[in-house]
Amino acid sequence: MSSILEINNLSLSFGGVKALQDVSFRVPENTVTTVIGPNGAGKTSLFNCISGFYKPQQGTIHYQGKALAGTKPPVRAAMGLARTFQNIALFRGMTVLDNIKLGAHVHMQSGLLGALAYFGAARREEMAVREHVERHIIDFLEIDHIRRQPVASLSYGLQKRVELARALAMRPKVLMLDEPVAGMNREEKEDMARFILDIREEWGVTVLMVEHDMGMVMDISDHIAVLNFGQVITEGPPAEVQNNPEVIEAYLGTSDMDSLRRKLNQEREVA
Ligand SMILES: Nc1ncnc2c1ncn2[C@@H]1O[C@H](COP(=O)(O)OP(=O)(O)OP(=O)(O)O)[C@@H](O)[C@H]1O
Repeated sequence: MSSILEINNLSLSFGGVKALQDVSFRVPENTVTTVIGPNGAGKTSLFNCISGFYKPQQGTIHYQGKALAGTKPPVRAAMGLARTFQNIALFRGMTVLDNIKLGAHVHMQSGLLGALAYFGAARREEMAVREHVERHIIDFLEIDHIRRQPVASLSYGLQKRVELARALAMRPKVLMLDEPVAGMNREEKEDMARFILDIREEWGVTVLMVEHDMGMVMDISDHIAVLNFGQVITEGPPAEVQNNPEVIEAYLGTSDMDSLRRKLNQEREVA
């Protein structure tokens, strides 16, 4: 299977803190790939390097075979790398629809030259595509009934769904989700898991996710990379990762398989 993202030997430090050390892993195309690891392992730092907010001191990131070094975050977004954030980053006073429209904005040209080249037929075509995409996303995520409501008035689970809608409006090839089910109740988690699987299957989008909910991670991931203290300790399919003693030790502080199973079951029950 070909890789849509390739991370090679990435290192990032903040003063004396080594957030990422020689991190290498692949994101196979059209998979749900998940990065797991204990708090502080470097997962968000890795996301920030991929989306261009942090500049690693060493290493390379290739997206569709192209090196991303020096490419600014908005350009990466326009190239098809969209993301959501650990803490919801929406415009709370604006309506759901306006927030989604902002996502589509990454495809609009900016600057005088861009604007000059961008009116007439091309602009009309872009607007038609945007409207079509927005309609499709609203139907797909079942948020038609709230499209005129301000985001601040919505439940947490719905706000997370609107954030997902905005990221989809960027027409991504890789959708990066930072803790998509954190803080959700069981029903909201199940909805989100179903949407993520459909985004991969029906939309052909590769999903790269950071998530702590192990039940969900094991259920919907095709491929998992495990970070610990800024290093990848293993990567592979869920069944393999789940049985790796080093992972169990790092992630749960025990290499006892029975307690891992108990913990996974408990999480499923609580969820
Ligand atoms: N902007 C920053 N300035 C200084 N240190 C940082 C910064 N961002 C991250 N770090 C440090 O880098 C290390 C990795 O943090 P990171 O947030 O990437 O971990 P994480 O795996 O996402 O954790 P969590 O699961 O708690 O979100 C931590 O020691 C953290 O304190």
